[in-house]
Amino acid sequence: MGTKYAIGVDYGTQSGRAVLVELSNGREVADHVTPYPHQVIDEELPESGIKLEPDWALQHPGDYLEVLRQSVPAVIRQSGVSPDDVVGIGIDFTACTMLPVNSEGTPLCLLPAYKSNPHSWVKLWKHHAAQDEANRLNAIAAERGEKWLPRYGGKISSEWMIAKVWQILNEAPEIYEETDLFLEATDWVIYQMTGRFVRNSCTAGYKSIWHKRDGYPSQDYFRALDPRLANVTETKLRGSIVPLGTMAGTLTTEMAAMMGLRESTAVAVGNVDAHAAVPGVGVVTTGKLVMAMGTSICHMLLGETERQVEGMCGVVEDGIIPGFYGYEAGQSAVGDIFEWFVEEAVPAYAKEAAEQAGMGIHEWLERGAASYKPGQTGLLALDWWNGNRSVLVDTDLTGLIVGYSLLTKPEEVYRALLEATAFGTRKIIDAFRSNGVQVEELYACGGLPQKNRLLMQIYADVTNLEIKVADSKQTPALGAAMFAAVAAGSENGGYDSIIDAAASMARVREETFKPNPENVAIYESLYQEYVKLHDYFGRGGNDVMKKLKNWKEAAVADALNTAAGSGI
Ligand SMILES: Nc1ncnc2c1ncn2[C@@H]1O[C@H](COP(=O)(O)OP(=O)(O)O)[C@@H](O)[C@H]1O
Ligand SMILES: O=C(CO)[C@H](O)[C@H](O)COP(=O)(O)O
Repeated sequence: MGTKYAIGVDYGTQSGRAVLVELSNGREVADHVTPYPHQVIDEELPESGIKLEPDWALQHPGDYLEVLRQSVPAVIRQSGVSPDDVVGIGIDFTACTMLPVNSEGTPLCLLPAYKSNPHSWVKLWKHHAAQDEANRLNAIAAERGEKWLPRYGGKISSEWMIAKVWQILNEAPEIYEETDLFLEATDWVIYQMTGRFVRNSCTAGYKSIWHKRDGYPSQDYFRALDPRLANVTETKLRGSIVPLGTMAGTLTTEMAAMMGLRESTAVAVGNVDAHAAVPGVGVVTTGKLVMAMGTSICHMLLGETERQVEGMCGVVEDGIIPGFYGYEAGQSAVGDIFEWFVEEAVPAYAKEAAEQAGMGIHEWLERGAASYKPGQTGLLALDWWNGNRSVLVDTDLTGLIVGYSLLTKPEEVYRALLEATAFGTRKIIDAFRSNGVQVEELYACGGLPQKNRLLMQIYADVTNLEIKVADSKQTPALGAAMFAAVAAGSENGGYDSIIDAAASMARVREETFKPNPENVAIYESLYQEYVKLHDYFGRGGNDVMKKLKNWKEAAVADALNTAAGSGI
């Protein structure tokens, strides 16, 4: 049959990347990154300049097609592989990244009538402005004793689909009315590629409260939220929901021409970035926690039984690998916290010193931070710069650092921030274990393990677990290519199951990060203090973070109204 290939496209928060992979061994032959031209839209809308309120995060759907237009032909060119030998293409995406479309599948934000309305745009996973809706839908679900609620750790996040849909209905009923379908961006891109609309069971299960046997929550539940939502699952969330690895279709004539591929190329149904990463690192059995570490962290784990674990994003049967219960937990900001620090809080002298040393600012701070022992900075931080996804599921929580003095140095704060994110991960591991879900090994993938060795060592020390690191720069894209190989099938040079594909295509590096017993002991004490702060500020001991946020929101809304009134 000759050598066959598949392409995986990973849609991250800031860019999309395509990887062309050899199917027999998982060799990554070529890769290419396309930064999103409109980036994350969190201050004002393109063209109209309409200002956005705090906690908004939008994207431009055209940017996703730009990734296909640029990165797919680029990997074909670089590799010299014939498109005849590319048997499949798959994608993975951030989630829940959702958008409203009309009956032709056109995003409402691309229509002149709606483009000045922020609610017509793609709401990115980290759009956190639907927290009020999330609070109400959780309270009503708890009151009614909805049996699906424990599967989501007792709380649905404002990042997920139903809270975002309800926010649109509340704040822009005209957009809700005009919407034919609310789609995950991953399903929309597949729809554009194939001309066929299908939903994937992964995003439906984790982000839209859908269950393989029970379907969506009942009409009565949605009616209890808001009578206008009673039929939402049969109308705007309708569509067939198919398992991961299913072939959604083949490429349309236009898409094949745009990407330089054959129309016959099999297209796998959409997937989620973190979920695709699990087979991407070769994990197809229980007890191995996969950390997809980048802007945020997603923690993915397979189990043989369905357990209720506090603050999980969800446990979904077959949600990651068929035959297992897939657990997902996460931290809404990790790399994003470090980025905030280097962009907003590092003094000029540190940036100059980094430049003089010929180093990036992250690398300079990492070198400085590595010269401290655990506990030596005198600082302890809570990692809630973008809220808390697990285990508290509360996007209204904010960041905190304790222990500043007049002598505190930027590299000490950097270290405290790295440590805070590791403590957040430890809290999640503890939640799994205390509910009977085993965590025996850690696997890391994503951008951070390649960028920051100190961070990885701190994670090993704080968790007291050895960490294996993916031997791929683009693990989710590799995983997406594996699902593409499954969609193509073994008769075309692909695979019959994702387990077979992972066995041949996934790799981890030989070098691992091993816990240092001396550091483990000190971090154990620091972690106990982290837990006290976590519970005090996160479980109602002191609501100061929420009060501050409310005052801020009121002041911003006031300023926006004043500006609108004066025509500024
Ligand atoms: N040397 C570094 N140490 C720690 N974080 C870094 C470093 N360089 C970049 N970052 C952070 O990595 C994040 C991007 O991660 P990456 O995995 O590449 O992207 P994505 O999350 O979009 O998939 C950014 O938030 C950035 O601040
Ligand atoms: O919640 C998710 C997956 O379920 C998001 O996709 C994720 O948190 C964003 O990923 P990244 O930090 O890699 O951009």
